[in-house]
Amino acid sequence: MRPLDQLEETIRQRQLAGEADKSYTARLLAGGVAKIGPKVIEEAAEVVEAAGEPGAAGREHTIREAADVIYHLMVLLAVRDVTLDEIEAELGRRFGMSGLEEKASRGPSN
Ligand SMILES: N=c1c2ncn([C@@H]3O[C@H](COP(=O)(O)OP(=O)(O)OP(=O)(O)O)[C@@H](O)[C@H]3O)c2ncn1[C@@H]1O[C@H](COP(=O)(O)O)[C@@H](O)[C@H]1O
Repeated sequence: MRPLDQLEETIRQRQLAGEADKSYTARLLAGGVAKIGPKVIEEAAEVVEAAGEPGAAGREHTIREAADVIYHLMVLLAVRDVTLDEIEAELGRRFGMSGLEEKASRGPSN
């Protein structure tokens, strides 16, 4: 199983088991979008900062911060019952369409 799939499965288990006293994931889940949303924003800012750091140390820091972003984003997605398969399907749908075409095809509010 890919680590991303394994992580999705772990998050799903935490959703079922609760146990916010023992699990950071369960604690986040219990707080819903209001709790996880700011963490995603915080971690996103940290990966951008890390990506600006020079050299191999900055690169390694970027990897760690990116993992934090992905973990917190996956917890956020779990709250809305959105799966990795659905994200992959959405990304797959975009193949063959340039980013600029996609932008032009959007409505005014997206
Ligand atoms: N991948 C992760 C993961 N990445 C980051 N984190 C946690 O995310 C937190 C982010 O760091 P911060 O310094 O911003 O957090 P903090 O200040 O402690 O947290 P806040 O009080 O600000 O919310 C840290 O506590 C990290 O341990 C993670 N916690 C869990 N996982 C995965 O989820 C699994 C289940 O974890 P539990 O649910 O805790 O058992 C783990 O085995 C991992 O595979």
